[in-house]
Amino acid sequence: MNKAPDAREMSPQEEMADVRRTIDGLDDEIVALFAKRQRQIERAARVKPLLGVPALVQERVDEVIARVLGAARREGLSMELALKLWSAAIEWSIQYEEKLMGDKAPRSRDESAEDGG
Ligand SMILES: C=C(O[C@@H]1C=C(C(=O)O)C=C[C@H]1O)C(=O)O
Repeated sequence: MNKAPDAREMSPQEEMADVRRTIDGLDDEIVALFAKRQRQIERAARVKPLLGVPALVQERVDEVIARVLGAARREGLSMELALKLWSAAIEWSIQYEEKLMGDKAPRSRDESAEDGG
């Protein structure tokens, strides 16, 4: 592809500044998306007590991780990074749900099994 007539190569300094500007813009978008995700965790914390569903639903955690790893592979994102990021986000989200639900939090199936049901 031909470059625009006034286009010129960036100096390494200009290119590094451009890299950092681009990262800052992407980080703002990622923060906005994670904030939207957090709003959905807050919805889950409101509805789960009505359904008797605990904060931790392991089958759903496994499904989310599998979906994200598939998306990471398709998009060229390191699967190692995706696994670290989503494992941390999901672990935090479960603790946050538990905190928001407080006394209304249904106990997980594992905990109920420990005292015989
Ligand atoms: C949002 C939920 O609660 C937890 C948080 C999840 C997440 O952050 O994606 C996934 C599974 C849950 O244990 C859910 O059960 O769907």
